[in-house]
Amino acid sequence: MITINNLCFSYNGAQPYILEHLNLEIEQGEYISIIGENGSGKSTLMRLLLGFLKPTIGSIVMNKNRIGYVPQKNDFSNTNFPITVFEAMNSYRRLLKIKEKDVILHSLQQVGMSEYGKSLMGDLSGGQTQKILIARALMGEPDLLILDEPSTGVDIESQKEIYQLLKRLTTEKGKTIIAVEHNLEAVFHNSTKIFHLKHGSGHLCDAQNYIKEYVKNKEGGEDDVTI
Ligand SMILES: Nc1ncnc2c1ncn2[C@@H]1O[C@H](COP(=O)(O)OP(=O)(O)OP(=O)(O)O)[C@@H](O)[C@H]1O
Repeated sequence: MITINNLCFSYNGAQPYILEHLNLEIEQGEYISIIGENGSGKSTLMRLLLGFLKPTIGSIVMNKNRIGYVPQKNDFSNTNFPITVFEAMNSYRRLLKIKEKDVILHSLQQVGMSEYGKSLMGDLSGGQTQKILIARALMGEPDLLILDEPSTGVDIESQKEIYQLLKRLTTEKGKTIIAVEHNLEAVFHNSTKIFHLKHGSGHLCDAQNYIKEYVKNKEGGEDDVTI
């Protein structure tokens, strides 16, 4: 579904590159977590996948191009600018040029938030806001969902619900998920594959193998896979 070939990137053409000679193949229906230390280039890779940035060298080829983006919670819920869930969803529907208003209810149902259309965004909890952001991204029926740290500012119970929802979207709807993550537990429990960025480089690992390596290194006192 996505092929990254020899991708190198720096913001102003300066050397060394932030991302160096990355190669990866992502199949439809996979759940990929991108992990790495602060400043390792996770957000940069995400911006490249979203098409906001262009590779300095190499290419990113997608054979399906409907992408839903779930940003970190932002001033979307700013209480100084009161807006209901329905209004927020409706303005995004217009942006996506979707004619049918039914898509709003359908997307809210998918995230279990159909009762909240009239609620003010500013009154929602962190977890509820995150679900609305996911519902908003689902309106365009994306093949690929890209999420930026979906558990940030979300309580533990809602985190569980959100990750269950994301997993269901891959197993039941065949969507591909790529999430930039700091939440190691979520990474281990939900991903099919893990991409660990380190010194501008990395490769896609099967999640189970990665966990075994992680435990082995921890037991050996190595700090090699901390994120
Ligand atoms: N717009 C920009 N212009 C120039 N350099 C940038 C820009 N954005 C990020 N960088 C630099 O690129 C490098 C990678 O940053 P990036 O934000 O992609 O890392 P990250 O892994 O997402 O970090 P974090 O976990 O802290 O969010 C850092 O050295 C950062 O300072």
